[in-house]
Amino acid sequence: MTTSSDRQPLPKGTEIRGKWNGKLYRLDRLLGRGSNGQVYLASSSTKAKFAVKLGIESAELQGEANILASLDHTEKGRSPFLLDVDDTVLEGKNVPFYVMKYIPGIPVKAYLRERGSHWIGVIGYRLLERLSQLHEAGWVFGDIKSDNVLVGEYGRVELVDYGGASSIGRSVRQFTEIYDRGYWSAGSRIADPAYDHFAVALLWLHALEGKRLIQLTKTLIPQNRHPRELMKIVRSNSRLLPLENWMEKALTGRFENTQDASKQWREAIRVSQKPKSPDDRVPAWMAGLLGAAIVISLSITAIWLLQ
Ligand SMILES: Nc1ncnc2c1ncn2[C@@H]1O[C@H](COP(=O)(O)OP(=O)(O)OP(=O)(O)O)[C@@H](O)[C@H]1O
Repeated sequence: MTTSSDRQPLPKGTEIRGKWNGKLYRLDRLLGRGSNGQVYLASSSTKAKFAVKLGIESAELQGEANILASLDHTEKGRSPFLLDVDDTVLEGKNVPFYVMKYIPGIPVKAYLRERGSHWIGVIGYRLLERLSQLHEAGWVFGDIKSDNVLVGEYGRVELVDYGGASSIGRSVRQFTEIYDRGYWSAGSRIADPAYDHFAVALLWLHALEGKRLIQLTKTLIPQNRHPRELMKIVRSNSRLLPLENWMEKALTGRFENTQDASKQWREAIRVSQKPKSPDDRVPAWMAGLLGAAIVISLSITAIWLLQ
């Protein structure tokens, strides 16, 4: 059997033309590969950028495209994600593909490593706000993991791989074992917003304590996989400790809804950033100096501009 990972990436500049819609796309580079296809950055004659997923199994790919179409339909307020669905012929073979909005950005784990873990506050809030829209439209994302949460400039967050989304109340279609609440004996695999809250908590554990998390999965026997084991890691990490309450609620499914999870996240971040002891506070004389420096620099800029 051929899987997408067996396939060599197509060379830069490969052109694919849709058999039915006739649109032409020029492949630029491989963005990533999944179990049932490869995703390329591509451009059209207008130079606009797209993400094109070329599949192996047309039924699988069609299923993903149907979900994307249905999401675009239920979430009318945002720009469409699915842009084209077609077949092409490559090396004499029929290859199904679909075209999506291109999401620039890097996986959240890499972003926090490069820019610093203090970005967790903003990124977490934006992720929960995006999930809240999705949940209100009746969908659960399901496969939340670092590769599917892309972060762009200034901590802008977008989800990719909506092909794994499930309607609320159905079985979760696609998940990654270590992010799955069923794996951690913390609930079922029936899609509800709490399923995504749990995976968001695992996202932070994976991003900030990846090694210990993986080690835990290797050493715990299945009967002992439990949120309390995850909470031990949370309590021993200085960035996660102030979010202890939030993490516990996410791991045990105790938020009323995603708006509640988002509100409580914001509050936990706000409290964690408050100076705790008098020693942490900026002394009045230093604040005064800083204020004076800002006034002076603003005045200098104003004078310079008016010259
Ligand atoms: N619209 C997009 N814009 C930018 N990058 C994308 C886009 N869609 C997918 N990618 C990149 O391609 C990778 C592969 O995407 P794909 O949808 O095949 O899913 P996957 O989650 O990696 O695999 P699987 O669905 O088999 O678990 C993603 O992890 C992401 O890095």
